[in-house]
Amino acid sequence: MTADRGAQHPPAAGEGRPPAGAIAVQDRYADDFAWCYGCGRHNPAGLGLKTHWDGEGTVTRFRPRPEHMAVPGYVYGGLIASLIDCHSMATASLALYHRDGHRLGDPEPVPRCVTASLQVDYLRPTPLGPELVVRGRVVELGARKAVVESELYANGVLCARGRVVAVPAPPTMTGASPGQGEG
Ligand SMILES: CCCCCCCCCCCCCC(=O)SCCNC(=O)CCNC(=O)[C@H](O)C(C)(C)COP(=O)(O)OP(=O)(O)OC[C@H]1O[C@@H](n2cnc3c(N)ncnc32)[C@H](O)[C@@H]1OP(=O)(O)O
Repeated sequence: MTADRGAQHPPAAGEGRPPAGAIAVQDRYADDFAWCYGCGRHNPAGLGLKTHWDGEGTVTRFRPRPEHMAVPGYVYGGLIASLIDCHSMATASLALYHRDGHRLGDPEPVPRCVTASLQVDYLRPTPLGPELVVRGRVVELGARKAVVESELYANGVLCARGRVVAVPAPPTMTGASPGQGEG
């Protein structure tokens, strides 16, 4: 990991924010699959993560709040894992959607993936304060899984990297309402 020390995110087209009203992957998940704590649009207590396609790849932006602290000044690693997880699931879902010939904005819902494996390398402490930017790419897209590598930046500095295995959510996982499964 020595080669990563001080790594800066390369300037790239699409570095700017999505235009107002741009559709996020999470806006197009089916209702039954839109409750995730990290990125479910129906979960008012969640993080509300939104992942966009910027022409080159996927990007998710999130500014941690003070309660997301590990120690004063730095972000809690579990939050970083959540950002990488939901961003990577959205990246895998969008890759499947694109493979099926769709583009965001089409009426068909974006397929949902479930996390089979989440591996995170914390390369350096992540400062609490700046907006975090996660970028991802699909490195393997098979019949039964997608493997996504995501990188998390603060102030343009690479702080964490994830490798995530995403599996299309089996149909049997649909239909649970909030509260079901408790107790
Ligand atoms: C709580 C869960 C609710 C989910 C609700 C759904 C909505 C989504 C919400 C999302 C919210 C956001 C996200 C969350 O928070 S999701 C919450 C956290 N995730 C879970 O709870 C998932 C629990 N696990 C499972 O249900 C099953 O194990 C799954 C469905 C993941 C796979 O089942 P199964 O094993 O029967 O599938 P398969 O045999 O057809 O394998 C398919 C391919 O995957 C490969 N593979 C499998 N496992 C691993 C692994 N550990 N490492 C590496 N690779 C693995 C496997 O080799 C094969 O590849 P290939 O050999 O073809 O190349």
